[in-house]
Amino acid sequence: MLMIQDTAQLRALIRQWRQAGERIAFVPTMGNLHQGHLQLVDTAKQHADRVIVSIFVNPMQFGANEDLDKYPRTLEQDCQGLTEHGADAVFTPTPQLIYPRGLDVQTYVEVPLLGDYHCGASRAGHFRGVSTIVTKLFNLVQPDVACFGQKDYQQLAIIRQMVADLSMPIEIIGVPTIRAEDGLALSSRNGYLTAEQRATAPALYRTLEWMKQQLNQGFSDLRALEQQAKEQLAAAGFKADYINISNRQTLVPATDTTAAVVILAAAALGNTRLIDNIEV
Ligand SMILES: Nc1ncnc2c1ncn2[C@@H]1O[C@H](COP(=O)(O)OP(=O)(O)OP(=O)(O)O)[C@@H](O)[C@H]1O
Ligand SMILES: CC(C)(CO)[C@@H](O)C(=O)[O-]
Ligand code: BAL
Repeated sequence: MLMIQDTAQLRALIRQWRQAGERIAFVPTMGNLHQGHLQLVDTAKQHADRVIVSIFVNPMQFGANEDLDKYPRTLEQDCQGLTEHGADAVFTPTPQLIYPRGLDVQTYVEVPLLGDYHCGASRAGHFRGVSTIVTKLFNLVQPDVACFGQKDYQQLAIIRQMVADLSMPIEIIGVPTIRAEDGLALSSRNGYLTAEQRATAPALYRTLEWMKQQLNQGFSDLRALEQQAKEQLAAAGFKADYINISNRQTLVPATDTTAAVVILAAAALGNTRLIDNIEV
């Protein structure tokens, strides 16, 4: 697997692949790779001749009091996993390369509306940071196809909207969430959990499954169901940020006539914020 740190090298490689008529798939990540990420790589391989992965802990999408500094950086181990899964190249730029003028004066991309609720409401500027870095990475890599996890449901919706609104010639593939045996969605931030918190963590997905069951059985007071779910999570030891029964397309609050629903949740165990979702 090729390791690429600078843009000239990256552009030369992409040109070489293009000249050979090869189709390119891209998987953007922040590293500390687990089976969820590797599933994105496996899916990417099915859609292209070449797979390139980026590892970049993007400062622009972290809030001032978030975990930018302590975010796990495990490059050697990540490269081993990527090699085993047949990635062709990994791009690991520095913040200086990506944001040479600094974040304050960086041109940005912002997708309206879809970022107003859920994580967008609690993490000001987060999705602006995500949309901007993904645009920059798309411009550098110029892939035919890019894979994103459904675990970050709102992020995936925003990227799809951005690609459509800005006429980016890139196919976006959403990949189902990979879970531990007990149901917990794999996430790099799971590594922050103590043993006790890790034992509690699957209650988040169990609560989502319970809500789905209630909805399928005809429970129609959606706001009351959200409230009950919050109480269940609090009893388990979580501090719920949000649990929202939403319209799958617009991500606005669902009503009892909304046809396609997704339940989106974020909740903290200690200082660790976990997210998950379930389609109903
Ligand atoms: N369990 C999972 N199943 C499928 N895709 C996943 C999973 N976890 C992360 N991804 C996807 O991997 C890509 C990179 O995500 P990222 O590097 O932030 O990993 P993460 O584990 O979600 O980290 P974090 O804990 O910071 O949210 C995103 O498209 C994300 O949706
Ligand atoms: C898409 C992404 C790599 C952009 O930094 C990040 O938000 C992530 O890891 O989901
Ligand atoms: N997977 C989303 C990246 C973030 O939380 O910043």
